[in-house]
Amino acid sequence: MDETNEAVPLSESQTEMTEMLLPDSTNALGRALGGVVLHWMDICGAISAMRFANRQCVTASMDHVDFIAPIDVGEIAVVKAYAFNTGRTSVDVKVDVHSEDPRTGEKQETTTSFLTFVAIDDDGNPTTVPDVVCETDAEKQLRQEAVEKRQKELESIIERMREDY
Ligand SMILES: CC(=O)SCCNC(=O)CCNC(=O)[C@H](O)C(C)(C)COP(=O)(O)OP(=O)(O)OC[C@H]1O[C@@H](n2cnc3c(N)ncnc32)[C@H](O)[C@@H]1OP(=O)(O)O
Repeated sequence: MDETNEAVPLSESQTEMTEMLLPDSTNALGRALGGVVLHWMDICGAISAMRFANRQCVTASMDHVDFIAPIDVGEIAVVKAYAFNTGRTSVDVKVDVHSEDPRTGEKQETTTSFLTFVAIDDDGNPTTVPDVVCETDAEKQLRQEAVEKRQKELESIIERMREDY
């Protein structure tokens, strides 16, 4: 890819994965292991970044993660990701997870985080990525939501650290 960044719609990056929580992915309480949820988030985020950049992408970082509600064995986990911001070679992706009770259809937000992926060329070096363009009001809203939520979360971590130290 050359140095002139093209623009790719946010929608190109939108990715959804559906999983069933099975006993081998749970703790002694029959709830999803945190590491399993992080794995799903990493995979879904990476697919989103790669669809967006049309390149292999590697995970460079994951922001703070709060597990706000459990996922119980037998429940469905839905993982959704989209790219909302880019640097020269990096793509910021918002990843949300919610659980779904297959008997009632009831949904519960369980986890959100922000991951940064770096696009890699055929020689294994970071390579340029397109800019994100929002073509619809819905895409603009998704981008705005991600930027504001990430900022709020970072501020809340700083606040917690101030209280603790
Ligand atoms: C999908 C997977 O699970 S992949 C497996 C897990 N991930 C990995 O193995 C990745 C291991 N890490 C690496 O290979 C390297 O550290 C890389 C490719 C992420 C970065 O390599 P560097 O030599 O630091 O690259 P460089 O300094 O040129 O920076 C490239 C970009 O990475 C970004 N970057 C580097 N480190 C980080 C980090 N810790 N967090 C966020 N972004 C980062 C830089 O800001 C820069 O972004 P920009 O071009 O948009 O400004």
